[in-house]
Amino acid sequence: MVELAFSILAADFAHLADEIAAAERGGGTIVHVDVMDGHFVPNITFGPPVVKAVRKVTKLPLDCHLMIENPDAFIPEFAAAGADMISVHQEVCRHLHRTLQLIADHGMKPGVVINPGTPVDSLIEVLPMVHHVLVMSVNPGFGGQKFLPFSLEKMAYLAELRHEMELNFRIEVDGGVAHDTVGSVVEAGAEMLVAGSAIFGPGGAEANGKSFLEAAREAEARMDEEEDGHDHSHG
Ligand SMILES: O=C(CO)[C@@H](O)[C@H](O)COP(=O)(O)O
Repeated sequence: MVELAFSILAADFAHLADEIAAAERGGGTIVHVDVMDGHFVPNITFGPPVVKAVRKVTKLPLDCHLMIENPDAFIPEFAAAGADMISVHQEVCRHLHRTLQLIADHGMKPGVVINPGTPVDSLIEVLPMVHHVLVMSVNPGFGGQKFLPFSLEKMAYLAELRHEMELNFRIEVDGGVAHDTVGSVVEAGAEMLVAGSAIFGPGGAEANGKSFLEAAREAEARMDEEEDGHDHSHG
C-alpha cells in the first residue's frame, strides 16, 4: 500500500501545526522532515528543535531526511526529539554500515538515500539492514524541482533486488513527485511517496493530499489488474 509522506519544507512555517493537520486530513500518513545544513546541500532548514515541536502536534511517524555532513553527531539528538525514521545519504557516510547501525541502536528505523548521480549497486551490502531506501528524483536542496525520469529505473531495480535478495525494505521517492508523476513512480515500485509542493501548494493540503493519493491508488489498481491478467494468462 502506497503512503503519502508529506514534506513540510513546502508548508507555511508560520502555520506549521495547521498545515500538518490539513495534510493529515488529506490522507498523509508520514511527516517528511528535510534537514539541510548548508554544506552537503546549498540550503539550510530545520534541526532537532523543529522535530521536537512537530512531535507535539502529530502522532504520525516523523521521517527525517538528513542532508547533512557528519550525521552520526546528530543522530542521538534527533532520537531524543522524537524522530521515528532517519535517512542518511550514502554520499556523506564514510562508514555507512556503522551509521545505519547507530540509527537502529537509537530505536529508529534506518534508511539510506542516494542522489541522482549515485548508483543503486553502491547499497547492496547494506540493503539487509535498512527499513527503507530513498531514491532522490531531483538533486537535493530545494523543493519544487523537476522530476528526473531516469530515477524510475533505479526504483524498479531496487524492487527487483528486494525480490532476489528476499528482503522487505520499502522504496521511497523524493523530488518532483506530483499529480502528473505519481503514477509512474508507483508503477516503478515506490511505496513511500514524498511530496512537498504538490501538497502544500494552491488548493490546500487536505484537497491536494486526497487527489494525490487518488492518482497513486489508481496506478496501484492498474498494476493489480495487470498482475491478475498475467496470472490468468499463465493458468
Ligand atoms: O528533499 C527534498 C529536497 O531536497 C524534498 O523533500 C523536497 O522537499 C520535495 O519537494 P517537492 O519536489 O515535492 O516540491
